[in-house]
Amino acid sequence: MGFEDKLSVIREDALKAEFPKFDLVVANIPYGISSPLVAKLVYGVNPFRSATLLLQKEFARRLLAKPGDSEFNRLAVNVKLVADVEFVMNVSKRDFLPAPKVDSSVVIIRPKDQIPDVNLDEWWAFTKTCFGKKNKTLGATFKQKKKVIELFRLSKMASSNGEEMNRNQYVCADDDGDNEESDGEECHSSSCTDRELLLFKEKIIEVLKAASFEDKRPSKLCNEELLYLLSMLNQSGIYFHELIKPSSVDNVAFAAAYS
Ligand SMILES: C[S@@+](CC[C@H](N)C(=O)[O-])C[C@H]1O[C@@H](n2cnc3c(N)ncnc32)[C@H](O)[C@@H]1O
Repeated sequence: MGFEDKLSVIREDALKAEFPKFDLVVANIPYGISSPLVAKLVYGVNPFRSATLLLQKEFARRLLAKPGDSEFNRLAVNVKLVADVEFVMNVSKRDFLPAPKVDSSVVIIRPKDQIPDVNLDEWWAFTKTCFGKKNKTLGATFKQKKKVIELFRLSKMASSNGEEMNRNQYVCADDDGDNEESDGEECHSSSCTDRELLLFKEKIIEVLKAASFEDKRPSKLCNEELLYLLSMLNQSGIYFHELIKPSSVDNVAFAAAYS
């Protein structure tokens, strides 16, 4: 009694609701929205202190995973960029009545005081490329014909400050070999030649080699190494996102990508 003015209940979808200012989160969340909800919290506008969450055990292990662990993935990398995650305890399914099918863990997520000075759109697009096949070497990932063409287009757009270009200008040739040059690439566009693509691919490989990343696998790299590689690529004019805007933590694109 007497606490009515101190409590307001918001009955909305947690992924869609605009959160009011908050300091602490303590929640037994629906496990099905763990990824987008964690992303919404850590990349949201609220500078909160901590979030104590009950999560499905496997999801908690992925959040807590370190480079080299089999569970290490893009989610862990992106969350670690902006927050620290601490394991608190496991909770057995037998501790619930009725017992659910899965075990759980409690973790505490604390936003970092300082986050690296990196463009977040660029970072998310970069980690998406690297962790698309997290156990492939970076050399193999970045030499893929479609990836080279995609990065060539994005880099051109980024360096011309987001100047609109027709996405269909760069078309990857069929793999029938008939129309391919020695590099196996063809670009059906008046503004993109095979030679340009070849030079661009060589530039990517040069950066990977110079920084000794060609034979490395993303699943074994820490955030500092990934940030270093991204800055080296960017310095060479290789970009992963078409519009290079100033960094901003007020960004729901990441949450959307995980929903
Ligand atoms: C794991 S239960 C926890 C219930 C209660 N907080 C507890 O600890 O016993 C998760 C609750 O979140 C609700 N829920 C599911 N999806 C949601 C969403 N998108 N936004 C907000 N709540 C949601 C479910 O209806 C369910 O009541």
